[in-house]
Amino acid sequence: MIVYGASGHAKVIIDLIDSIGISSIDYVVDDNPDVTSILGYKVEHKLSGAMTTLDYIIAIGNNRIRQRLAGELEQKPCLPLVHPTAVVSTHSILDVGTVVMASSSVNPSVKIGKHCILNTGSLVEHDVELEDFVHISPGAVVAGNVKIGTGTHVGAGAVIIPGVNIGKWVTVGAGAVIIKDVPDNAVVVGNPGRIIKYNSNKDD
Ligand SMILES: CC(=O)SCCNC(=O)CCNC(=O)[C@H](O)C(C)(C)COP(=O)(O)OP(=O)(O)OC[C@H]1O[C@@H](n2cnc3c(N)ncnc32)[C@H](O)[C@@H]1OP(=O)(O)O
Repeated sequence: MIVYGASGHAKVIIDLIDSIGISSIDYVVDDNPDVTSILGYKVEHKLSGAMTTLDYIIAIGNNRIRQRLAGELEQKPCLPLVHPTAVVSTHSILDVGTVVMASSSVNPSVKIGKHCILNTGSLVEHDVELEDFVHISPGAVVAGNVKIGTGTHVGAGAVIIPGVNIGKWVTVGAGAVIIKDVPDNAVVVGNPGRIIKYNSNKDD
């Protein structure tokens, strides 16, 4: 497997893969020439022919960059990666390239798209639907029947109450409590959540 990215988020993904114990990291690739190693793995800066047959995980936390890279790569994304301490219902579906970090839970009848991140200690309740490239940050709680659109980032410790629809490319601030629907691109903070601005469609 190729791990794309050698940042802090990549450390957590490499640790997850090592925890599964399948020792399947062949290469770590990052375009920053200053980064030469990560958690004992050498970092490559260019793709070679041998790499093009391997499946990959994108270990980059930024949702837009993850989406762009997934569109560019011709190899196959890996199957979902689930930390051994995470609990994922056998009645839920995770799509390719998605990672479920340590101590997270996914309850039944959940549908999670491609290249999502369910970060450490997050909780995704029954009947939730997450589209592609969503990031649920550490400790966030997504209650039952919530829907979250493509590319949305739910900040650390945020809570989304049951049945709420959250649009695409939304940012939910750390610690926010979301009690009603949120439109596309909104940035919402506080308890109860209020819109403070709208995201542009840049990488950062
Ligand atoms: C493993 C990991 O680390 S995963 C990473 C997890 N990351 C996160 O959880 C980060 C989530 N990000 C945030 O909460 C950010 O503060 C954002 C995205 C909501 C806003 O960031 P910015 O766009 O830089 O906004 P900025 O800092 O200028 O704040 C704008 C206003 O919102 C307020 N605000 C910002 N964040 C929050 C928040 N989480 N809760 C309440 N108010 C907030 C600020 O106090 C400020 O208010 P003011 O205008 O009255 O002074």
